Amino acid sequence: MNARYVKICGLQTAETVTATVAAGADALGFVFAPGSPRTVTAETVATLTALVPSGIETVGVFRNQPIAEVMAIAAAAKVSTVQLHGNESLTEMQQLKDAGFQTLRAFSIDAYAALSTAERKQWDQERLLLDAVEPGAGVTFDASTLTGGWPSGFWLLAGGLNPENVAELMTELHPHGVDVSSGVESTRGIKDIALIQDFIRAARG
Ligand SMILES: O=C(O)c1ccccc1NCC(=O)[C@H](O)[C@H](O)COP(=O)(O)O
Repeated sequence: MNARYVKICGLQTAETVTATVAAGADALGFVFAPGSPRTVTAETVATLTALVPSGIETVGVFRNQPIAEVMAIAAAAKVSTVQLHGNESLTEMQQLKDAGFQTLRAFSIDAYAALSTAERKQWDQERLLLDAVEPGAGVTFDASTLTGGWPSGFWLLAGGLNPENVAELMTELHPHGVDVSSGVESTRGIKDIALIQDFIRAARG
């Protein structure tokens, strides 16, 4: 199975941004959530998003930050898309869309599994990302914990992916696309261009 959408997350430098675009990614992620080894400032990201051709999504990644702060950072960084990783509501997703951003909503597999049928129906209207419990930790999740099935709309698989396991997991789980951070790093927080290229090749089949 070929990924229709590949996002490389946690980029921090012009060199890795340029190489990721050249390798054929659909989306590039920049972490604004505090406390990550990948956290970057809006000023830095504004210089990086300027290197990305239109048509490729630039994604600001946030977790439980006030929505006004999210919007201010995303606007200053000039990202096209906001990805939310915390307890943010559907109302906040709509506020972001009204402000002109595309959106991605990340759920840990446990949090998604705990949604009621009615909640799932609502969230499945959004573009979703299903992840391990701790984002950006390079840990795969146990797919068998998801009773009730996979999202019915667009969703990305994340959590512990790497060039070796991405093709097999896509064939098993049938996401629309994939997202990776740790699996394309030489050491925690430091991206490796050869691994990014290998990952995109493997995900595209
Ligand atoms: O990457 C981080 O450090 C991070 C911190 C806080 C919230 C989200 C974060 N990353 C979000 C991503 O989209 C990651 O790519 C995703 O969790 C997969 O990470 P990994 O398992 O390392 O491939």
